Amino acid sequence: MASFPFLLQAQSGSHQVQLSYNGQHLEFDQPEQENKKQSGCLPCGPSTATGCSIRTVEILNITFESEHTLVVAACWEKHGPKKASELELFKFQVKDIEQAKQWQSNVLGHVYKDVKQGRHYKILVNPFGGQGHAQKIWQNTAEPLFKASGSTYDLTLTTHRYHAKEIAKELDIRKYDAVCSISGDGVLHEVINGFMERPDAILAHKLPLGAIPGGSGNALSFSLLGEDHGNHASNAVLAILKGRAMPVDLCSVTQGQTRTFSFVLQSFGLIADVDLGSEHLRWMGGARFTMAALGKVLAQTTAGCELAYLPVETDVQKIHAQYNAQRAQPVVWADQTHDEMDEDHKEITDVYGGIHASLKDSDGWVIEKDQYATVVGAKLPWISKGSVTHPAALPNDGLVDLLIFPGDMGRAAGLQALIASETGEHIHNEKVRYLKVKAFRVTPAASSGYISLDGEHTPYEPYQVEAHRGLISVLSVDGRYARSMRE
Ligand SMILES: Nc1ncnc2c1ncn2[C@@H]1O[C@H](COP(=O)(O)OP(=O)(O)OP(=O)(O)O)[C@@H](O)[C@H]1O
Repeated sequence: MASFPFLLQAQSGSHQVQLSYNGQHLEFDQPEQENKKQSGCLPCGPSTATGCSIRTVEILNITFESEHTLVVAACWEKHGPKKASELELFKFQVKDIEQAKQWQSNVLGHVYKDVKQGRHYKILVNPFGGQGHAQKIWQNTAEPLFKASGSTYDLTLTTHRYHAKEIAKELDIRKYDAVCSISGDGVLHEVINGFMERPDAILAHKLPLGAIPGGSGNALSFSLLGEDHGNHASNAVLAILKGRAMPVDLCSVTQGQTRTFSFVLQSFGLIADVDLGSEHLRWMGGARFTMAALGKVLAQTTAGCELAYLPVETDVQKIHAQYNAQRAQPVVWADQTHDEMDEDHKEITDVYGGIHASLKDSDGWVIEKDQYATVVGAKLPWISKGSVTHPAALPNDGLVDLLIFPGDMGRAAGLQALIASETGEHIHNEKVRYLKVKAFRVTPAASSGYISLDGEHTPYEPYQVEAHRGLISVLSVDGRYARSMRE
């Protein structure tokens, strides 16, 4: 077994270079001339060369273009850590082919030690998501990365509402390693609910999901990649190509005679109005949510309901401390949890019985009736760019984060909270309530208004939400959501 660093002597143009892989980075000098074309490397010498340092996670593939031409494909932070990563193909001439092949095998063996190389993906592109750029994102950014990594895929452009759900219901799950969407969260919501309608639902949910931002909100993508990268398709594709399956909770939502599964949010009041009542502002992209929310806060819109919840923690300081403690724990991957889970989950049963069950005192329900600006349960910290509404949300704590803005909040506190939600600090506003709950139920007082499940319209009728631990998985490099609360 070779030991680090793995070294290879090669030529780049007319210059002799050394490729050195130390287990964390691949480092090499780029001659000045090459640099003019490939401008991301950092100067390391007085005049002739600059040093490139590519992280392991950024290395997609190493191939031979011809017998003596080695190509390193990387999706890397060429323009700095806050900018979108970019695909680059570094080409080198090698003399000793056997040595180069050995080096290639050593490096790729390490780069892909935890992740299968050359996965096969089902990809769903919603041409009408967000501002309608999904197809361009596929052609210009995503497809070249999938190809460069040696992955294969089946692509479907969704042609109508529920198309993704129909596909998920019929998908030959054994053929694929993951299902990915270029869209907003609506397409993945459909995939999840399509899987749920299969007789082999538990098995289908073992297929990890991947999110490439192409919608308006892109909550999952922001939650995985954070504020700086949530809109960067290349970073999202990198997480799909190099990520592992992270277990993620799913909420069962019962309403009337239906049961729907939600992975983003369940909103009532202001946030539902903003989500569903701002379609006419779609041309604004993600800014449509901010504009609509501002209008609602200034108008002091409220909605009445009976709210019942099963509290686990109601003290924001403790929630904050638990968030930090959880982040200090080692990451757990789905291949470690899904088998355990199978024992408990032959069927997905709602422990608290759903919307038609009586609220048992012995379960510890807290019940209140009031006017609220908004009541929003969520499993993701971000709902869109600049909206970290549920900053303490964790992928697999088995709990729903419940955000409550009271009806008598007032314009000033409402505006403060809205501004602070850009960074998640609103939960420390004294008028805002933020709870960790096992389940909650909303019974609207009025007969009409908006309720949104993962951004999808749902009837204005009572609904109950309950979290199910680690039922699905999402491809992630870090195994956690981006940091959404300060340390
Ligand atoms: N070809 C299509 N024509 C019309 N609707 C479609 C089509 N393909 C998908 N849809 C529907 O579009 C809805 C919204 O999709 P998606 O979530 O991708 O975008 P978005 O709403 O802009 O983004 P976000 O959910 O992030 O706000 C989904 O409910 C989906 O069923």
